[in-house]
Amino acid sequence: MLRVAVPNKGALSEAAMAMLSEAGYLQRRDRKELVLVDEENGVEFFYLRPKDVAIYVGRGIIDLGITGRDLFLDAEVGGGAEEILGLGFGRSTFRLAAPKGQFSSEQDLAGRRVATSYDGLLTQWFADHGVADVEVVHLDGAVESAVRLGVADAIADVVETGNTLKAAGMETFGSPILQSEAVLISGNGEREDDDAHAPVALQTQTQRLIRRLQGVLVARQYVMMDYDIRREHLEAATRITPGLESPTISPLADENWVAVRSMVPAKKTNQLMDELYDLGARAILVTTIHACRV
Ligand SMILES: Nc1ncnc2c1ncn2[C@@H]1O[C@H](COP(=O)(O)OP(=O)(O)OP(=O)(O)O)[C@@H](O)[C@H]1O
Ligand SMILES: O=P(O)(O)OC[C@H]1O[C@H](OP(=O)(O)OP(=O)(O)O)[C@H](O)[C@@H]1O
Ligand SMILES: [Mg+2]
Repeated sequence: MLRVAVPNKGALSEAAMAMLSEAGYLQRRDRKELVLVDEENGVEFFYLRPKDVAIYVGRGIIDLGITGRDLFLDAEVGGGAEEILGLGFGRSTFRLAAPKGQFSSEQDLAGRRVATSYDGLLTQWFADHGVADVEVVHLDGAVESAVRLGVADAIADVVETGNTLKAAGMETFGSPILQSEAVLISGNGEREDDDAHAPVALQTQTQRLIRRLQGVLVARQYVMMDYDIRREHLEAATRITPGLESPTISPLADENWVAVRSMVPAKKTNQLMDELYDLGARAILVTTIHACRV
């Protein structure tokens, strides 16, 4: 069976389970469950600490995992583990911050102490950016208190709304370190246990899971747009709504008109409807996509 690691708590857990459910997989009902076997789909889900997901996948014990890009890079697992799909939730930026007015560039941190929960990621970033002699102080959480309490001169942490930093009287500075989101990661495809007797079956299950998650992403990001347009404006209209591959064009009883059906980015719905209307399109209808396979 394909083994998949899912965050058991924290910022990514609920959304990861919701996405897998939407993709047709069984998910645990009880927060205490550690493993859930989805017999029908041939997948075994393991609920693990978000930080540990990359370790299991990197060591070839679990085939696929959902974690944060920042957590994955921080774990520095190697072993051929890689990010294979961005999942569009759990977005955040990893940034340097300090009390207002203290620093303006990462170069100001040479010889200073910087507290973070992501020491692997940060140490590598300072090395890549040529900032020398930084002492990276590891803390498990509540990193925003580190400067006030005197254990560090600056911090590097996850910023989403920025409210936590603001409440601590701090501001971000320097270059953003990383744009993060939840990602699907995979190992090198060679699981190291007796159960991995059918690599072909595992590959098929892996491809199926990826396609299903891609389907959820598309269903969330796109809507279906239908409209009627006079033939002479069809070319201009399909430039506005080119669709994923190509729009569907159907004849209407009035042969001067055609019906067009096309997927469009959900965020652009109203802007596109305005443009189509101005071009002469009528009966413009928008429907959500429940599920899809692209
Ligand atoms: N507002 C947020 N706070 C924390 N993490 C977030 C936020 N938004 C997105 N994330 C992402 O969630 C992941 C961190 O998850 P999680 O909350 O489980 O870690 P943690 O804060 O170290 O755990 P915990 O607080 O339970 O000890 C990272 O990938 C991070 O980028
Ligand atoms: O920009 P914001 O929207 O304020 O979110 C970012 C904050 O949320 C997370 O903390 P969390 O609540 O997980 O506590 P922790 O620091 O103890 O992990 C993160 O570590 C930041 O502190
Ligand atoms: Mg946290």
